[in-house]
Amino acid sequence: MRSKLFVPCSRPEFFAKAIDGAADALSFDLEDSVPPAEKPAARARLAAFLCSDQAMASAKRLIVRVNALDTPFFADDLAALAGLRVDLINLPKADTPDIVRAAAAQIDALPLAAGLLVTIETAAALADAAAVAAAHPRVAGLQVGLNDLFAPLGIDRADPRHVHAALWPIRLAAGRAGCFAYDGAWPDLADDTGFRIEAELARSLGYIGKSCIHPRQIAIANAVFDRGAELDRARRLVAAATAAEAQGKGAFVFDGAMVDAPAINAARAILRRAGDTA
Ligand SMILES: CC(C)(COP(=O)(O)OP(=O)(O)OC[C@H]1O[C@@H](n2cnc3c(N)ncnc32)[C@H](O)[C@@H]1OP(=O)(O)O)[C@@H](O)C(=O)NCCC(=O)NCCSC(=O)C[C@H](O)C(=O)O
Ligand SMILES: [Mg+2]
Repeated sequence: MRSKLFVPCSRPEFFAKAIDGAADALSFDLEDSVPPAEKPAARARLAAFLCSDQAMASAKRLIVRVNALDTPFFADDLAALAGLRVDLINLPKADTPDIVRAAAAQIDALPLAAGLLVTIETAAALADAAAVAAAHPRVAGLQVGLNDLFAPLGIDRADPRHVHAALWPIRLAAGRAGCFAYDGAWPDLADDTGFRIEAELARSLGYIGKSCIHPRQIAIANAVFDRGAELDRARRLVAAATAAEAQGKGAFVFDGAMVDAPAINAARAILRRAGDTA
């Protein structure tokens, strides 16, 4: 899931283009990009699209961002998804573990196999990110939401130190809970360089992909989060570790650097995540 394109459900003309495009995942949005009066029609359009042959046959991960639990829209959003193919439900404004558990309980009551992608986008959620990540087995990932997080606090997103300060605890919280961390959206459509800088920072922290709000951002995310070289290195390292072990060595030199158990375990974890048993 190197890239994930947000698709407002009030813009049905985007749907076909999005499903035919290059994003690894689509995040159909019922939240902030859909005005309140449009929500019922947006839900109905989304439900119809998710039943279509195009959506059912798609190899993309299909995600739906619902409205927050404390809004009058949440229950209707979930009800519209019952029985449909949804891989992840993106839960915004999930400030506490109790909110995650309450949302998960409502999903449990429906025929809906989706996991939860929880957006950390308030000071409260950031402060409690580890507990939020561990709140329920449905939580598959944490996503950062820097627009909502920074705006009310007057934090300048142009300063990468501030972005790093937010991404770091979310990555640790996700890692501790055994789920993935996912980067948020970059709003300046004309600034590909800004998008890339944030994506590279997230990648270097172990995030698995970045949210896109426009098709032009997808190729950058796919390139930054491409795992080809990392997988290749992990395969070579595990093979070298097996050979070293046969010689009774736990530490050895690989590509000019000493490696031992932590690096070998990390390489094995990369292969496991990729479904690679080599
Ligand atoms: C940002 C947009 C409103 C721009 O829309 P528009 O001006 O209509 O785009 P273009 O004319 O440049 O479109 C060019 C072609 O690309 C297609 N297109 C554009 N956007 C999308 C899309 N999102 N999905 C699929 N296809 C798209 C157009 O149809 C054109 O195609 P063609 O005619 O064939 O050339 C718009 O891009 C948009 O609405 N983006 C998503 C907005 C959104 O979902 N926002 C919510 C997520 S942001 C977030 O989550 C922040 C977070 O919560 C936080 O707190 O940080
Ligand atoms: Mg937000």
